[in-house]
Order: sequence, then C-alpha cells, then structure tokens
Amino acid sequence: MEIKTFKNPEATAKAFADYLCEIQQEVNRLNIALSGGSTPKLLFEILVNKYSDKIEWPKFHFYWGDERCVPPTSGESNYGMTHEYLFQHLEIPEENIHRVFGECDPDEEAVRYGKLISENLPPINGLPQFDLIILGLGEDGHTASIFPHQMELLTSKDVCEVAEHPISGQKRITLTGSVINNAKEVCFLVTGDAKAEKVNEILSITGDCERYPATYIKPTHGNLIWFLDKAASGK
Ligand SMILES: O=C1O[C@H](COP(=O)(O)O)[C@@H](O)[C@H](O)[C@H]1O
Repeated sequence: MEIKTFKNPEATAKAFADYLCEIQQEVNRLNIALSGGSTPKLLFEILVNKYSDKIEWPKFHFYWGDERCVPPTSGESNYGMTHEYLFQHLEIPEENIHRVFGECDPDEEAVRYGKLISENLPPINGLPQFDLIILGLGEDGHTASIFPHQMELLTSKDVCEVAEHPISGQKRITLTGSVINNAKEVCFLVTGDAKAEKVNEILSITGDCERYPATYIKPTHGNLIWFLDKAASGK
C-alpha cells in the first residue's frame, strides 16, 4: 500500500490526473470504475480544463463502483454527476460509458450490471478484473455503497449487490469487496478534515472491517494507493 499526501484538494486531484496519464500509456483499453459523491467533482473539472488533450479518452471504458437507485437526471445520481462534470465537456464514445440503470428494479439491475461487467472484463480467479477502481470514503467509513456492518457485501462472491443506506434506506447498487479486491489498481481519493478521523482509524491497526468497510480493501494481486490531501491525513 502506498499513501500519497498533497497540500490541498487541487494538488491531490492534479496528482491523480497525472497518475491517469501515466497508467494509460501501458494499455490499449482501460476498464475503470468511478466513485460518486462530491469528491470526484474537482478531479473531473481538472481533467476537463487541464487534461482534456492529455488523456486518450477512447481508451477508457467507464463503469461505476456504486450507484444510487435514482434516475440519471436526479441530483443524487453518480452517473448524473459524472455527466455534468466530465462527460458533457468531452468527446467520449457513447459505447465506452457503462452506467448503472438506477431507475430500474434494484435486484434485477444488480444482476444485469454484474453480468455486463463479467462479459466485458477479463476473468481473474473467477471474477472480472478492473484495471482501476477509484473509491471515495464516507464520513462514516463506508466505501462504494458498502456501509458499516454490511460485511456480507464485502465478502459476497457476486460482482454486484443491492445495498441500503443505513439512515435513509435508499437502495444502491454496489460492487462487492471481492470484485474491488480483484482489481489491478485500487485508489482511494479522499480530501477534507471531516474524513481525517476515519482515515486515521482505517490506516492504523485499530481499523476493523465491520465498523469501517474501507479497511477490507486490500487488492489480492494489485496495488492500493491512497491519494489524500493534508487535511484528510491530518490525524
Ligand atoms: O455515497 C457515496 O459516498 C461516497 C463518499 O462520497 P463523498 O461525497 O464524501 O465524496 C462515494 O465514494 C460513493 O461513491 C457515493 O455513492
């Protein structure tokens, strides 16, 4: 595991954009799972404004690590946020964007999306392998849509599962811990002092998967990198 710390969110996002430029050189196609929430917005803005001609967009195939079960037009849609901040500003082939249909029946959609991923990605150890999975970290220690005390979503042998937000009860579709740990590269992108406490717990020996699902993420035969800003690494 590597931990990279930068002075602020902008420097963190820029370092991540540089990392994308670097890894795209090694492959003809890159299957990437994006995170949602608010943290990636800055990365997407920087990619659009400063990296649009440095990234070979047709090489990238976009999937999501998790999606809220809402229509793509909802302000809560992870796809919707990505469209607003990234896709609509770039020339990305439509067939490279593989969104979760948050508007469909969650159980059926978890099966459909898992099947799509299994058909499109190479199998390693019986599970599809992403080239890169970007993860965020919730203030409660959740990652993708795997919340505290949802161990079954970490250890499931399926590709996707239906998750439920512990407070709002909102249904979500999430990649399982098994698929995340099967990726070639897994990167956490975490900024802000609101996350510092949890980052400290997770990266220290006291972290435990039940309380902090992010602790479970340790790729079996891939790399794990934490991109943090100074505030998030402050504790
Ligand atoms: O609900 C979610 O939260 C996490 C963290 O989001 P952030 O707003 O704190 O950046 C995110 O990684 C996940 O994809 C999202 O669905």
